[in-house]
Amino acid sequence: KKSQSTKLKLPPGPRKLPIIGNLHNLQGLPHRCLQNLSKTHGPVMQLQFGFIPVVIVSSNQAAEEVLKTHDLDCCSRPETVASRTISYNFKDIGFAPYGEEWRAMRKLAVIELFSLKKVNSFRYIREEENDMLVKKLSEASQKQSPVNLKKALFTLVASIVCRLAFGENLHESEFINEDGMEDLASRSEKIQAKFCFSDFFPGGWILDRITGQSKSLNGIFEDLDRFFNRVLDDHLKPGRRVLESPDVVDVMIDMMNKQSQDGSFKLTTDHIKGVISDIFLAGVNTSATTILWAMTELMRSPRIMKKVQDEVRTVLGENKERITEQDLNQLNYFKLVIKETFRLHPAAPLLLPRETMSQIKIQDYDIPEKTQIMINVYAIARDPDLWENPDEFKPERFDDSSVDYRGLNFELLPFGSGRRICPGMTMGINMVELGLLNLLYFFDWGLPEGTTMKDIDLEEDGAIIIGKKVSLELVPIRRQ
Ligand code: HEM
Repeated sequence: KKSQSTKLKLPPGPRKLPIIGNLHNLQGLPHRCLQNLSKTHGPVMQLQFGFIPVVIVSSNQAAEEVLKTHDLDCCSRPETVASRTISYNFKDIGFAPYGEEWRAMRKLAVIELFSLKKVNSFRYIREEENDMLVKKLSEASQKQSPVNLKKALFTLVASIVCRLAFGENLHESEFINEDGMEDLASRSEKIQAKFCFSDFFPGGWILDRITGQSKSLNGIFEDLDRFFNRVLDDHLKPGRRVLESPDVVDVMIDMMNKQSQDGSFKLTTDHIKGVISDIFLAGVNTSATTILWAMTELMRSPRIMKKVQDEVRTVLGENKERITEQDLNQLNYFKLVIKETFRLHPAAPLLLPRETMSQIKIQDYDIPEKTQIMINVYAIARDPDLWENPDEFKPERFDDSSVDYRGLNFELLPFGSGRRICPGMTMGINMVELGLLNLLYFFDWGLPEGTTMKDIDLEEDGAIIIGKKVSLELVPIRRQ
């Protein structure tokens, strides 16, 4: 291997240790630690995690080369024990390697499951769930009691996603409630974060057995699988009444029943569970976390909070009883606040890892086949060469700027770009916009007694999806 790689011009990187490679360099949250390393080794840097070569990209130009010029060569996903488990052996969209099955599933998602038409047809669910949150916050306002905003926003998004994807109303469901949902989401997160020796070292499965890693991974997965089975059984019950707008599981079951026998791709119940699992992992925490970060930054900056609330209340008028998604069309500064939140706090700061399917060149370096590529969109969005005072929350930086976050501008990529771009982007943006608008229109926000603005920190936590470590406790004050 070594003699082959000496002929190639490989990217620079920190010194590797025998066997573990650069695993010892990963201390703290990976996106931050890789951002620091790239300051020394450059925007295209190679590390070795155990025996696995990984290239980290931290500039917009290099990201464009990966995600645009070489999109097809780089759009597979590396296989890990955890991703194989949680995706039902890669029967999903997010972790499946590139191939016919992934293409069929992705097409299904984009055209049927998360299409604009589908997202629009479920507008009433988003509006109803937001109304419910406003009601709860109004009650807290009357009592002047603080609210755990992390929990409240998680419940909001989880309720929307559950109704839309599984037809399950969290407030009335017989088999899952809000706490159960939170528990399941944290379990899925835990599976993703599982370190398995076999991902990095040949024969590592022996260590996984000895250390109990395999057992604990399977234990968490069994709980998730039990829930997914209940969702499926519920949908397969004879005589089930499908509502006017069938949910994601209804659509997939219908397709499974109608598919012809001769096609090469067969939709199975494992595919349905794989997609449910994706929705769990990718759909809930991402949107809830983004709204929480927006509120955190606004609380830390009273000038911006006032400016955005003035806009929202002037444009929408004083006496609205209910916010609808049409109200979003008229707001300008509000949208800049969201854009700035996506810049400073991308929910998946390293996107999902990709894997090269052939040898390519990035910034004149040779990247061999089967190399993992991680795009550090967090580092790019804070690159001082691209952004003035990059760590400052300043929505005005986007005044008169055409830079957007939908995958065409490589300096701002919270949803990724190219063939693997987030297929739930429209749904995610809608949930974030409507959620934040309700919080800003109906309420002023105060701090609990004994705390000051300085107590609001920006500490992060998580595995692939990075959120705010400590919740935000605020007192809602309902506007009369
Ligand atoms: C604010 C909300 C959201 C953010 C910031 C977000 C972000 C992302 C990112 C960064 C990726 C990886 C893209 C890449 O590898 O290049 C991704 C993939 C994905 N997201 Fe989202 N997402 C959000 C909401 C959603 C929602 C609501 C759903 C579905 C209900 C969803 C479903 C998916 C799926 C299935 C993938 C895998 C795509 C593939 O590998 O082909 N996401 N998302």
